[in-house]
Amino acid sequence: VQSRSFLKRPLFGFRSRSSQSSALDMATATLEPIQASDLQGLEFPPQVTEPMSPSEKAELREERRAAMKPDWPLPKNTNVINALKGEEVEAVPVWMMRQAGRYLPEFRAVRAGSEFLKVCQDPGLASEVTVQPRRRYPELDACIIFSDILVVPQAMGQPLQMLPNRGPVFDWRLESPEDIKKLDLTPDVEDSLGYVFDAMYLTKKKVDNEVPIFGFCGAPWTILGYMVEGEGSRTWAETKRWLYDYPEESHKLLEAISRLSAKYLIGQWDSGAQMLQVFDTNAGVLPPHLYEEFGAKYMRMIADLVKAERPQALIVGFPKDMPLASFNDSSYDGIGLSWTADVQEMRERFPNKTLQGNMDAHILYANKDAIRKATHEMVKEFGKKRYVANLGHGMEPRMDPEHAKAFIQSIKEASSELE
Ligand SMILES: Cc1c2[nH]c(c1CCC(=O)O)Cc1[nH]c(c(CCC(=O)O)c1C)Cc1[nH]c(c(CCC(=O)O)c1C)Cc1[nH]c(c(C)c1CCC(=O)O)C2
Repeated sequence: VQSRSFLKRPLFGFRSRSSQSSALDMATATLEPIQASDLQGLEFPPQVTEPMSPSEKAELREERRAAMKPDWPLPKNTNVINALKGEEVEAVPVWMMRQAGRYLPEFRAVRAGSEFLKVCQDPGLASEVTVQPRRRYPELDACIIFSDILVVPQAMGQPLQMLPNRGPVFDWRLESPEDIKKLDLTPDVEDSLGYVFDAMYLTKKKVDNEVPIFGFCGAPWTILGYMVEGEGSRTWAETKRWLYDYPEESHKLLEAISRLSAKYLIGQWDSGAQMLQVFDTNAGVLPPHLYEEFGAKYMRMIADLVKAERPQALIVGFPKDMPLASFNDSSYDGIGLSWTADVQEMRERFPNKTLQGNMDAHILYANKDAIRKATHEMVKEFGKKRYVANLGHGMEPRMDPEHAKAFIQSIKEASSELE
């Protein structure tokens, strides 16, 4: 009942392709933007809605480049850091995948004035939406920098657009290995992705070192999928065909993406990130032996390359729905789990790793008592040691911020009931 009345609020006007909204619409449909005139009605109004000027951007860039360093002082809240190191935590740490997203009215207020990619490329706006979730939920133990995994192929020469009701679409796609020639496999990471480092650095200043900030990138297998399909896909059949038809060229590309991604993560680290996450959202679409060869191998390569240069870096790998045992011997500190994972089984499979996850995100559409009950059960099952609470999937536009609050607060309640 709660969530239905919530959906009727005009703030959450909902536009779908057909008059009957389907399950797909639920996850991806566009919500009406919030205009500047509505801002005063917001409970947590954005502090920044205007992009930075070119001179402000240039000044920030200069400052950030001079400030980059491999070691930043520990934040006040070290729960996630301690959990990833396998040390004692004060309370079970929690953050939510896609915590900065359209379910937040304050996020939509920023997005109303600026396209998605413009927000990513403007450090003032990107840092604003990165810190928004903590303004609303001070219990959150981390921020994750606002960007997207697809900025990496964009840096390699595939221009990206974020289309309403459709999601990410590239201007052109890799139809055959011939098309690899159109890419720059070794772009300069500072020139092509320095805007993310700027956003990280400015966010670092804004959070005043209260909590750590996650940097992230997509895993090569998931990135290759978007590069080949040109957009999202239900089956990723065309990308799977690539692996079978062009194994050598696929390996070449996956390795190039891995090397660039490692440099990109190191740049985020040096700009102030204190944890890094590699998202392999499409891991579960491959048979395990193929995922080992074309997916897990490159996930491990990224972590190895980062740790070779920044041994102190803390990294979480999220091989969604395909948590192969080989990850226990990888240099990842944490393994992300989706709701399809069995907790006991995963604890046995990954005795050396911190586990992160794995609430079924769709429980946030249900009532708060159901959310509280399931959250308590989850925390009890994972325990307080080597655990970072999260959803097994990202927040969706139509989820109720009050339900997210119930999830976060239940994590802390359940944690205080543990030894
Ligand atoms: C597969 C993937 C993508 N992006 C990402 C993944 C891996 C994790 C996952 O599986 O969710 C990762 C991502 N995307 C975004 C973040 C920001 C930080 C955060 O988690 O709060 C992160 C970590 C912002 C975003 N990335 C996107 C949005 C919505 C766009 C908007 O605001 O208009 C946000 C907030 C767009 C995006 N970007 C992508 C898709 C498929 C879509 C469309 C679906 C959708 O609209 O939600 C690619």
